[in-house]
Amino acid sequence: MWRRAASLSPFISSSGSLIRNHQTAYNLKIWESFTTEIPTQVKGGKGPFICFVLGGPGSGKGTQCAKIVKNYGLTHLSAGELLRREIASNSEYGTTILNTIKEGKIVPSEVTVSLIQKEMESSDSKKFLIDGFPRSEENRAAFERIMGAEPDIVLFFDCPEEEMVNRVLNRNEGRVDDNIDTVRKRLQVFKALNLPVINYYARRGKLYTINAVGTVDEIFEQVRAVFAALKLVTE
Ligand SMILES: Nc1ncnc2c1ncn2[C@@H]1O[C@H](COP(=O)(O)OP(=O)(O)OP(=O)(O)O)[C@@H](O)[C@H]1O
Ligand SMILES: Nc1ccn([C@H]2C[C@H](O)[C@@H](COP(=O)(O)O)O2)c(=O)n1
Ligand SMILES: [Mg+2]
Repeated sequence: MWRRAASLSPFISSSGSLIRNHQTAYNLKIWESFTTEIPTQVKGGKGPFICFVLGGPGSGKGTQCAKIVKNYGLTHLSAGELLRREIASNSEYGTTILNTIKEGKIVPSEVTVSLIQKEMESSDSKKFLIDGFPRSEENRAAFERIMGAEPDIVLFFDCPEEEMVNRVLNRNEGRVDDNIDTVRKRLQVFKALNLPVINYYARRGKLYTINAVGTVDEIFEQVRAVFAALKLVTE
């Protein structure tokens, strides 16, 4: 069973210094509210530890999640990956999902949450890293309603748009949405629908903003600081 042994300050900034608020790449004030409490879990603290991983397209969520898994053993669930798997399996929703992804839009929340739910419920893991979710307020509300749970913490990979576009266009993984037209649409959707969710978690004192510019290892050092402060330990 997993427990958190120490409280975590949400004041870890992109530079590693302790600050109360700062300017992000989006010229958006992200307020990191003060708390000395460990974020509490719903269901009387009996549910799994949940970390949501947010950031624009190409900000490095998947890359950093792989390192978190390696170092801290969380179970990685990528919402985008689950949706791509659904397309590949020719499920009843496959065509709708494919068209939505090509348009850079967001798949209906019930579909995405049910895929996440299936993975979580069939896993023995007690600590999940949910990557690319929630992408909208609708996603967030659906997760809370269907799963009856909230994240313990939320990581936000804060990256300038130009850098995100360069990374996506150089990704070379054959994704249908890795082209300039779709990336532009995804960025618009990110700003309109995902930034409000990020700010919501900032107001709740759950957000940890990571400066996503730098080498993969430099960025991971900031992530490490968050997990080190959490001191997740196995009983
Ligand atoms: N710090 C970095 N510097 C340069 N390139 C990087 C860095 N981190 C990741 N990349 C590369 O950028 C591309 C996008 O990274 P990644 O797939 O992790 O982003 P993502 O946030 O998961 O994107 P998406 O939301 O589109 O799935 C990949 O090709 C990855 O290898
Ligand atoms: N919560 C989500 C997550 C992803 N999608 C769709 C739309 C995204 O552009 C695409 C790829 O996701 P990524 O791999 O970049 O995380 O999948 C969604 O609709 N809802
Ligand atoms: Mg990804």
